[in-house]
Amino acid sequence: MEKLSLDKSKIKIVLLEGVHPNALDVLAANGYTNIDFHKKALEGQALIDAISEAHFVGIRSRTNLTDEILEQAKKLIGIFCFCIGTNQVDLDAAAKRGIPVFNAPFSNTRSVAELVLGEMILLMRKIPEANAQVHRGEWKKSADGSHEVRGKTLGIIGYGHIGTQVSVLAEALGMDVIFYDIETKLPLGNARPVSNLSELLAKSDVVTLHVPEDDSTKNLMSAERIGQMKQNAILINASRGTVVDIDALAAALEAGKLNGAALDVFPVEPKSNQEEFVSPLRKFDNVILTPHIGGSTVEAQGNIGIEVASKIARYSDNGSTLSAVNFPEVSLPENKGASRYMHIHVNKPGVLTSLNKVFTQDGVNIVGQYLQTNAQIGYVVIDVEKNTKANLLEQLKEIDGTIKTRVLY
Ligand SMILES: NC(=O)C1=CN([C@@H]2O[C@H](COP(=O)(O)OP(=O)(O)OC[C@H]3O[C@@H](n4cnc5c(N)ncnc54)[C@H](O)[C@@H]3O)[C@@H](O)[C@H]2O)C=CC1
Ligand SMILES: O=C(O)CCC(=O)C(=O)O
Repeated sequence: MEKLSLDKSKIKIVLLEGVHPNALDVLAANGYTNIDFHKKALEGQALIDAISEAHFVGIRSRTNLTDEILEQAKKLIGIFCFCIGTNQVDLDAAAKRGIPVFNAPFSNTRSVAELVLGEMILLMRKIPEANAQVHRGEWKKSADGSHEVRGKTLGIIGYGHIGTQVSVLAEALGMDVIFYDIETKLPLGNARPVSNLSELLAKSDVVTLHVPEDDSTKNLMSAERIGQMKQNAILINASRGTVVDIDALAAALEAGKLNGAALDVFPVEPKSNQEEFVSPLRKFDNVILTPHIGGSTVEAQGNIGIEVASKIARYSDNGSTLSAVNFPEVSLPENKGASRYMHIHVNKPGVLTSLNKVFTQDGVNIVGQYLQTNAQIGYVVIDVEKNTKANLLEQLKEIDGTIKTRVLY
C-alpha cells in the first residue's frame, strides 16, 4: 500500500523571533505539537542548526533566509512570514526548491497607519523637540512653526493596504490627501492620485512612504527627491529602510529644509535588542526614531499569530498555496476521502504528460486535478481514489523536472 502523509507528530515546525503564542494554540488545535519556539532571530550556523530538520519555518522581519541558508534546510516545505514584508527571504531561491513563502498581508496594517497618523500630528506641532527640551529642563513656550494638520496636504507614496488606511484616517482629520502609486488605484474618499512623484513632493506638507522594498524603491527618497519637497515639510517612513537615503535626509534636516521626520525602519537595523542603533539621525530632536515597531501592537501580533499559523496548517493539511507570494496559487477544496498528490516541478514542456502517464498507466482513477504555473514552476495537485496503487509517489519523483512531491491522506 502507498505510504501516506507524514504523521503530524513528525512534522517539525520552527518558529523564530517570538511570534505570538496564538500561533502555538492554532497549531496545537490542528494537531501540530512538534514545535521549536525561539524568542529571538537567529543567524549563521545557529540558524542552520535550528532549521536543518524543519518542515516549516516561521519568521518575522529579522531572519534572513538566503539561498545559502535554504540549501542547508533540505526538508523545508514552507516558509511563513509573520509580517507583511518578505524581502528578508530569497523568494526565487525558495521557489526553485519548491518552497512556497506566505505572509500576513493585512493583520498589522492598521497599527502602522495609526502610528503614522500620530507621528504626523506630533511633528506638525513640533512636539518631539518640545518634549526633548522640557526633558532637558528648557521651557520654550511658543506657537512658532506649530500647525494643525487640518487643511494641510498629505502625500502618500504607495497606495496599498497601509497607504489607503492612512488616507481615510487623514481625511477624517480634515487633510487633503494626494497619492502616487505605480499602479492605478481606486482613490478612497476625496483622495486624488497625482501622475508623478515630483508633483506629490512639491504639493505635500507631509509625505509618508508605504511602498515595498524592491529595485524601484531603493533610495526612492534620494537627495534630489528630498530637495523637491516643500520647504518645512515632514517626511515619514514606516515602510522599509532602503527607501530613504539617510545621509541625504540628515543633510536636509541639518540645512533646515525639513521641519521634521519620523523613521521606523532603517537600511541597517540592529540584529538584536542588545545591539546599539547607529545613525546620523540620532542627534536631531525633530526626528522621531522608533525600532521597527510599526506593526508591533498586541492586536496586530495576536491576529498575525492566528492568521499565519492557520496558513501553516492549511498548506500542510490541504496543500493550498492561496496567498503565497512566490508560488503559483492553488486554492483547494477540502479533500473528501481521496488521496492527494502534490507535484512541484520546473515549468517546462512534457512534465504534465509524464505526470498523467503515471496515473493512467496504472489505471488509477483521478477524481480531481488542479494546476497553476508561473514562469519558473508548476504546481499540480491530483486527487485519486484512495490507496489504489503502491509507489505512485516514487514514480512521480522520477519525472524529469520534479522539484518536490508530497502525498496526503
Ligand atoms: N514598520 C513596520 O513595522 C511595517 C512595515 N510594513 C511595510 O510597509 C510597506 C507597505 O505595506 P502595504 O501597504 O501592506 O503594502 P501593499 O503591497 O499593500 O502596498 C504597497 C503599494 O506600493 C505600490 N508601489 C510599489 N512600488 C512603488 C513605487 N516604486 N512607487 C510608488 N508606489 C509603489 C504598490 O503598487 C502598492 O500599491 C511594506 O514595505 C511593508 O513591508 C508593513 C507592516 C509593518
Ligand atoms: O516586526 C515585524 O514583525 C515586521 C513588521 C514589518 O515590517 C512587516 O510586517 O513588514
